[in-house]
Amino acid sequence: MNGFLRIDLSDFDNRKEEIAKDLMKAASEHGFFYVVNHEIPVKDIRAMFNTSHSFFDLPENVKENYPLDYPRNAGWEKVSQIRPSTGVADLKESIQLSFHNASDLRPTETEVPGFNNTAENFMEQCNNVSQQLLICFAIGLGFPHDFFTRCHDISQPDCLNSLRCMRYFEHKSQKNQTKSSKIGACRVGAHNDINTFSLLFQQPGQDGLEVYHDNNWTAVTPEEGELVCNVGHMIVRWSDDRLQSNLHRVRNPTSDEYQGPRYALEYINEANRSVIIQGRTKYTKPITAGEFLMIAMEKNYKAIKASQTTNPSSSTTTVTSTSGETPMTPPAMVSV
Ligand SMILES: O=C(O)CCC(=O)C(=O)O
Ligand SMILES: [Fe+2]
Repeated sequence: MNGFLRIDLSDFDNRKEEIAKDLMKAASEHGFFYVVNHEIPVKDIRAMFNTSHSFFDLPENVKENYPLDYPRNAGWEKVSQIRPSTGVADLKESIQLSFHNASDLRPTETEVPGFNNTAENFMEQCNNVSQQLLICFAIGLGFPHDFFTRCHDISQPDCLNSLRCMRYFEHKSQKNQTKSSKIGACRVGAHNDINTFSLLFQQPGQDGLEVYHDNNWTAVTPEEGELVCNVGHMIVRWSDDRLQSNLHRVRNPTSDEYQGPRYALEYINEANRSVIIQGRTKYTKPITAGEFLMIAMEKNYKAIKASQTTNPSSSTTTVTSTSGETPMTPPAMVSV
């Protein structure tokens, strides 16, 4: 047991104010917390993991038909998400699913039967949980109750919310490691997220997610059916720094741990592109979510350039957003 709080969503309609209080404490002290008694059944979480396994098991030349399309925030990538903290790519492949205009960037019914139905059902359920958290964030921060839910509206064409399914490579296998994924690198290098918040799902026995807290890397290991939520920079700005976005990473397994592939699911809440993200005391300059992401990308670009100067063996030269911004130079991605 670590210090991360458990946010209990049971009896939501009658307990919003109490949940909002707990949420504010969790999000301002740690920026990471567990969510329990949410309404996503374990069987649906397992079904989403299983269908993502089937997608990743497709031959590479099939997955290549769905290349990550940055402006549409959707598609498949492999070893191309670069973290400025390390200057190297995550040791993983991922497929990102968005709500609008990207059905051509998902496997067909023949390739992975049931994939689209399962994913759509799961994304809707993740969105419902997210909306409850957004209502409580609005209550806790003193905004109108529907303020954040209107800013993260999946019915709008400029919605940036998405589901990212990830498969980290088997640890012993070196064959997937390219020049930009140095052996020994973390599965995911230390970073903060730039979005509003994410819901993270892990499979039992596939640990590795760690948060930097009290000068230590602390494991975040939920029980089956629980999920992990982490706060990102967008809501930190809205909160004028009352909330905290914490540094986290996914470490490689140690020699006595399971060495096989690790799967994870991440439902990313990101404000609709045209929404203004503005605090009330400190960050009063109005900027849109689209501009906010562009600024984050530019910072990352500088961080990567700086890391290349000190680490000439790094082959990372390109930066785009994880959130659908037009890439400066495709094809690699960067997250803070
Ligand atoms: O795989 C995980 O558990 C976390 C991944 C993550 O932090 C990210 O993609 O931003
Ligand atoms: Fe992250």
